Amino acid sequence: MKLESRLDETSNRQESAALAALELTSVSYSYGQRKALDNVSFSIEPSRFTVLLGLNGAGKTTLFSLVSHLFSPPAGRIRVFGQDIDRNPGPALRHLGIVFQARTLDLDLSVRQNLLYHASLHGIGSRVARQRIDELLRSIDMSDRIEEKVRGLSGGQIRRVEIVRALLHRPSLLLLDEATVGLDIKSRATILRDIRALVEHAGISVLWATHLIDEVGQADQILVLDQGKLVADGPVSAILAHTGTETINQAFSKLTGIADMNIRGGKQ
Ligand SMILES: Nc1ncnc2c1ncn2[C@@H]1O[C@H](COP(=O)(O)OP(=O)(O)OP(=O)(O)O)[C@@H](O)[C@H]1O
Repeated sequence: MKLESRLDETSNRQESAALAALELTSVSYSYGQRKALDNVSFSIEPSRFTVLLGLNGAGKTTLFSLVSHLFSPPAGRIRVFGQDIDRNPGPALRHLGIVFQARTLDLDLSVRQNLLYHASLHGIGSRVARQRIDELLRSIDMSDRIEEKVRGLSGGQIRRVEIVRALLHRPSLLLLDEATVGLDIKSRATILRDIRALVEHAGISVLWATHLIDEVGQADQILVLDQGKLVADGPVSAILAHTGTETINQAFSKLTGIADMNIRGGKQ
């Protein structure tokens, strides 16, 4: 797939190169009495693949909901390429592409209808939208499925259409929440490879939330979230050195105080 080759004209990314892609400062969030995020601060450099690693319930989806302005944090500040998500939601959200954990395509509409609808929500004119949809689908070898109802696609194909949808407005920062959940090993590898290529070749910044340790690459930046608290932030090599461990699996166990997990995150 050559998604990256379709995306390198974006003006968003050029103007944003010098700013942090995402910056959280002292962000907390509670559901009633339950604290889901506790004083979380970090900054993501542009054009990096950053893994947000945490077990189920660690707070990853809550963090994505705050960054995408679905909720407002009662405490703290969130900036996307320098734009405060609360004060300037429009400019901040224009930088963002999001693939949520839950499937959100309309199963009874075709691939093209779903994508055109999303493009119109972003104010992309029909001619440009059709052109981008054609190019992006071609790049993932799905041109022949464009008129098909989403209901007829496999889980992996639906995920890839959702990624195309998130890229239509040419965001600078792509958030993916457990994007490979429920997919077979081949689909997982393809999606991960394609997203990494977007970072490498098109300069997109990616925040990849997962509980699967084997999705972390040796050159990645990682943020480890444990019960709402950020317990590690940095390149894999620095986290291994800091924890005195040899593998990210061991480091994760040490940081979160859980017994050793199997490499596919068997304990959740
Ligand atoms: N709508 C809600 N109402 C009450 N508590 C919630 C709600 N959503 C999440 N929580 C709680 O907040 C905490 C963080 O949940 P969150 O969904 O953000 O974690 P997560 O890391 O995304 O986990 P998962 O991968 O299972 O979705 C958990 O304790 C969860 O039970």
